[in-house]
Amino acid sequence: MANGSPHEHFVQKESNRPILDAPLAKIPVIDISYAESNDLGQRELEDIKLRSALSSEGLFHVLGHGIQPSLMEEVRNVIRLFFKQPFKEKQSCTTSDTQIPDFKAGYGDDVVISDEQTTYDWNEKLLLNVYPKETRDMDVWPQKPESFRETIYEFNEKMVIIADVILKALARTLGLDEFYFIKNGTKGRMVWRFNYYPSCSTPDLVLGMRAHSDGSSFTILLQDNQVPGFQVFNNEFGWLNVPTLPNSLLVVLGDEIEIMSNGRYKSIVHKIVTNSEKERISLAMFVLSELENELGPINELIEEGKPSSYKKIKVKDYGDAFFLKFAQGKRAIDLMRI
Ligand SMILES: O=C(O)CCC(=O)C(=O)O
Ligand SMILES: [Fe+2]
Repeated sequence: MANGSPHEHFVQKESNRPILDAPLAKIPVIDISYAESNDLGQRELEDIKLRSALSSEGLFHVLGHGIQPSLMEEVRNVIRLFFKQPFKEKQSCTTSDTQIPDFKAGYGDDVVISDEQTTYDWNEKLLLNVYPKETRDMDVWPQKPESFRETIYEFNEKMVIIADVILKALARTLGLDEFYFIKNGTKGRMVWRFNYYPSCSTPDLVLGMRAHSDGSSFTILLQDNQVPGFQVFNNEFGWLNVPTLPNSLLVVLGDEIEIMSNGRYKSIVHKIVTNSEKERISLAMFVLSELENELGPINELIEEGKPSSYKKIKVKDYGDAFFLKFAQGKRAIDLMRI
């Protein structure tokens, strides 16, 4: 994709075009270091704050994660270096399978095929299975920049730990045993999506990424440290700009947790807007259940007066439905509500 003015395939129909100067969202900040503290009183208090963030906004900035800012910067650096390479080099990170919807691991872009028109998002992506190790398809992992793989391995080790800390806190806020999600394979896989949004001369006409919710239980986002672009949909206020917060990670609730929590928590709808001057990068790390698991409301969260609000489905089938709906600019979770 060339920088500059968009080909007509990138131009969104009017109702989808973004409001660039949308109001700023107030995003809760959680210092996650509390979650492993031995001070149970403090832990309980902070869990209450977390529960409130999860049931209202559905996303929060994480600080106190213990990751060196230099490692976060190194990850951003290898992402930039990867996408800055010539197309041919990036193209070598694709599988030969070119079906649409093509959500195989590797390098590519996103197209929305609806009844009315075909529209491309203003992004390039690299999708990699990162965790567990056995899922890695090294054929599509970049060989350049040279430090790419080592940097991602190191960052993955940190993310696996943070994902567990968040899963335990999530379980506590739902009144479940804190190991509930860990024991049940909720972190069965982690799929990472590296995003690159070139600058665009007409950011009011295009979208960096269409409105969607993630298919994960939650997503940990490493965002560009300077260029905002993430917008969240708020039921009361409509689309809001999410500000960047230095050295933070952004955690976003996805469809799996909405279903498992029987709707106590909601997956959040978000999209990405582009910038006329600056390019933007991000890394979305999706925490996903084991493919063979059954996805459905957790028994303990189905009560009298609050019956099951979602159907049950095999995780693998939900993944297939998710990608199909994403390619149509729709949400798979709409199929799941009873
Ligand atoms: O670019 C971002 O900040 C988020 C991208 C995103 O929503 C995704 O990859 O699912
Ligand atoms: Fe997303």
